[in-house]
Amino acid sequence: MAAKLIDGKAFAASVRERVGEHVSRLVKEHGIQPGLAVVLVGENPASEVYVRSKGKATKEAGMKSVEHKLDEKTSEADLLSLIDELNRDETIHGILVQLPVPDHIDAEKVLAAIDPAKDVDGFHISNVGLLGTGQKSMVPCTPLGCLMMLRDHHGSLSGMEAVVIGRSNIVGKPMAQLLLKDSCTVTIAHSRTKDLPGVVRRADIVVAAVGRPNMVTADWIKPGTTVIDVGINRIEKEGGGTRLVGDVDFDDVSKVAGAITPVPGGVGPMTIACLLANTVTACCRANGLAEPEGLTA
Ligand SMILES: Nc1nc(=O)c2c([nH]1)NC[C@@H]1CN(c3ccc(C(=O)N[C@@H](CCC(=O)O)C(=O)O)cc3)C=[N+]21
Repeated sequence: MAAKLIDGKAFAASVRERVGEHVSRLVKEHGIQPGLAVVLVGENPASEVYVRSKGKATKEAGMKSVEHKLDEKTSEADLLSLIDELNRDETIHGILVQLPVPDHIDAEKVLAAIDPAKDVDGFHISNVGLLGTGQKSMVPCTPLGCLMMLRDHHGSLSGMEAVVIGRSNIVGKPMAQLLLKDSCTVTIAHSRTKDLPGVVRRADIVVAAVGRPNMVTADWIKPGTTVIDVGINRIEKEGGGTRLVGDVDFDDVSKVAGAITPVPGGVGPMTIACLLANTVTACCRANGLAEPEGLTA
């Protein structure tokens, strides 16, 4: 393997440690404990795994962790009134409503109901607008985690050619905004992009966020490129069982890339670490205190 492995799991551990240090300072010096509320509607095994590991990490960092598990049939009105309650709860600094929500609930309405200052997912339209205009905002956790790894690996990203594959509101678009803010030349590619391999071959940085297992292969990658794999796809293993793979064919691409994140152990753990970081950031802003350094965009 030629590429350097970017160890998201180890990096996430260091981020969580820095978050923990900031939390203990907030508790000791100001008597404030950051609090995160996670709301899960309905049963989705994958979501439950994520919610559990998030709750564990939150407590390990010394924060208050609250979980609201609502029945699949919960009405939109009931969910909105819970959000209203959390918005007004001074012990809660971050609110995350696990997506997707059941079909009878309008996700956009739910996201719009969250106090933007507590929107640790960065999905509220106000935060989207602030990020898009280069202002201080809450930044979505997955793109923030990717940015931290890229900055750590490269130092400055200025002038680099970045191709983001995928145009979702939760990863592709905010990722592009962050790369642009760090002065990359940014292309957002997607399923209708003409000559996708050709476009990706121009990149110094590739962020793959499409949800198609092993789609990106070595012939798409310019030698030395940094490849960030956001995909988390569960596929059938030969001989039974399942395993997680990314959107990038890791074994193939690592032969030519300069650096690459694995799946699992790459972007996923960074997403959780950034959720904690965002909660501390939100808590500091709510209390007019200095924000933790290096944990925001
Ligand atoms: N409002 C909202 N915000 C989210 O951030 C959000 C969401 N909804 N809905 C679901 C997705 C999914 N997600 C993951 C985070 C970490 C891992 C993670 O840590 N994965 C491990 C592997 C876990 C395993 O083995 O299953 C890894 O990549 O190494 C996975 C998935 C956040 N999401």
